[in-house]
Amino acid sequence: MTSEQIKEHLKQVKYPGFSRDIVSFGLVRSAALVDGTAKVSLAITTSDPKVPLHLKKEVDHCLRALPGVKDTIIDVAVTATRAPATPANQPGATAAGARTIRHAVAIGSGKGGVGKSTFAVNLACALAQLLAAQGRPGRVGLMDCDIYGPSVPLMMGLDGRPEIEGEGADAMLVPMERHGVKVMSMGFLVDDDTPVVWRGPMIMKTVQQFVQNVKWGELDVLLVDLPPGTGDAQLSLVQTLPLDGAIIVTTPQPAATNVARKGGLMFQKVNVPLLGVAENMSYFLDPAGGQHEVFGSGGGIITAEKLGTTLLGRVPLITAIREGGDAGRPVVVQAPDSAAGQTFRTIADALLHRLAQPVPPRM
Ligand SMILES: Nc1ncnc2c1ncn2[C@@H]1O[C@H](COP(=O)(O)OP(=O)(O)OP(=O)(O)O)[C@@H](O)[C@H]1O
Repeated sequence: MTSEQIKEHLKQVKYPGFSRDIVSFGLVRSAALVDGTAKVSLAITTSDPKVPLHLKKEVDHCLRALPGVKDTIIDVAVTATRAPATPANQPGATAAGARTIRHAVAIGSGKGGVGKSTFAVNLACALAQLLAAQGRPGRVGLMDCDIYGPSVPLMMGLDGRPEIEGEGADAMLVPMERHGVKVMSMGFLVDDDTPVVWRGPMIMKTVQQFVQNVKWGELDVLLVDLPPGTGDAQLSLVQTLPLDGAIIVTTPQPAATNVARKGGLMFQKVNVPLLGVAENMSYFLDPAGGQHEVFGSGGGIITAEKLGTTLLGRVPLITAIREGGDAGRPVVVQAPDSAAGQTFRTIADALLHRLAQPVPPRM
């Protein structure tokens, strides 16, 4: 029996809590059958001690069902998701492997169109403003991993291609800088006209390379704008990145809470702590006066409660936010003292406080 045949058989073993199998996740390093003994080695990234034990048991069970297998040797190499120092091949690592990004925070949503990128862009600018005021300019990064529709370059008013430093395996992408934020986006690397027909494993490989080869320098916060949804691509990405926390963006319709909750559960399953929920398009701020809850109300707080986290803030639905995004000048830059600008600054402030607190222990 060949290695490929054994791997094909191991596709029956799902990663705990997910519908996807360990082979397509790329966790099976080697597989062989020697004199009736099936030898398999796995490499996984988790800080949950139950996961390697569970996988070992499942793989053993699966292998013993194969004809000719009398015994098994299963080796599981575990890398903790939250190592004290970031490995050298992770974002923000120096050549010596020391971590230069203090906090990497994902911005996710259960589905598209909730304003996740708008939120990420404004939050990044607001964080940059607050940190600059504390004497820490240039310490915020924004990484746009939305391969399906990267909108961060437009929203940040950035065009062109990032410079590359070094050559071959040492080549590093230099982030572009605008509004005090260092930005890297898949949008810088794919042509507008190129149809983005990516399959799961390709996304994983591309984004991994993309993430590992960015010269961020020293950052206090790196925000990672994820592709919308909770599918395999998002899950792979979340497992690949050394995240310190995640924020879920949702809209106020109570009906949106189920899908937003799925987004939150995805992070919890891979032991990324939730830092809070942000509700976008919460109410229409009528220029003639008054507020109208056009999309209903309660979605943000319900989602936060269901996920056991806090509501970081409610962002109004206003033309200035859309216009700021289209013009490459986010509302928090264009009109920092407007209601929307202040909301983003309050959320940024809350996030900085949250990040300064000790991280709750992982499951
Ligand atoms: N609070 C708001 N007020 C007015 N317009 C908004 C607001 N939030 C987002 N928008 C607008 O809604 C549109 C969608 O926003 P955005 O691209 O940020 O969504 P998204 O969730 O990132 O989408 P996807 O995940 O599908 O890429 C944009 O035109 C944006 O300007």
